[in-house]
Amino acid sequence: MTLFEGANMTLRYDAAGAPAFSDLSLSIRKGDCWFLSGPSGAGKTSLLRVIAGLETPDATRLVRRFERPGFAFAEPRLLPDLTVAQNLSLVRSDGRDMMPALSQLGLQDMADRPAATLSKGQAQRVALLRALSTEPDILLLDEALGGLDAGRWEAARDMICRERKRTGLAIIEVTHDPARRLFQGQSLSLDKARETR
Ligand SMILES: Nc1ncnc2c1ncn2[C@@H]1O[C@H](COP(=O)(O)OP(=O)(O)OP(=O)(O)O)[C@@H](O)[C@H]1O
Repeated sequence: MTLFEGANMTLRYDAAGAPAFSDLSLSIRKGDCWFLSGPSGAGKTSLLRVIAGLETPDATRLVRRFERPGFAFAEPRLLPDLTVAQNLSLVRSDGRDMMPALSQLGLQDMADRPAATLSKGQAQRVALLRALSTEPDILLLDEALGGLDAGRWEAARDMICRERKRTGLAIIEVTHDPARRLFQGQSLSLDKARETR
């Protein structure tokens, strides 16, 4: 099942300026794992924003067939005055106990802490839980796990793997460290806009 299809996409933030990216084509199916690479400024974040529906490019074809994108960024963007539990409650609609998931990511003692008091790596783990809490069809990770040490990164990867097996969500990942790719899936290089498997 195709979740997203964009053909010959070109995105301009400013009609007179250079495009953020041009003539890109990408098709994302349920369960896919895509790795987006390219130098700084090549348009990786912009492409994630297009996939999520936050930007609209010029394109010969543009189809989105999903309901819930989950987005996590390098900058966790939690609500600083709310506790970890409150940040998660804002997006969780199922009422499930959040402690098992917090424990899996080593956050069992953080539930009542204001988000402003967390380290970057702790906040990134909470932001990942928040993104997964919406039961997304597509998970968009923009340098989202860069602050984690090896053990925490593996725990985060295991959780994402389990969710993918459970729900079939597609994962689109941007990271500057190819050694920390979550999955060996498809890749799209934005400097040459070359698709490889
Ligand atoms: N909101 C915006 N308004 C105008 N130009 C923008 C905006 N966001 C990004 N750009 C421009 O679009 C181009 C692509 O930016 P983008 O952030 O998508 O690149 P990136 O590959 O994710 O970079 P990095 O690896 O440094 O995060 C850049 O030239 C950037 O300056």
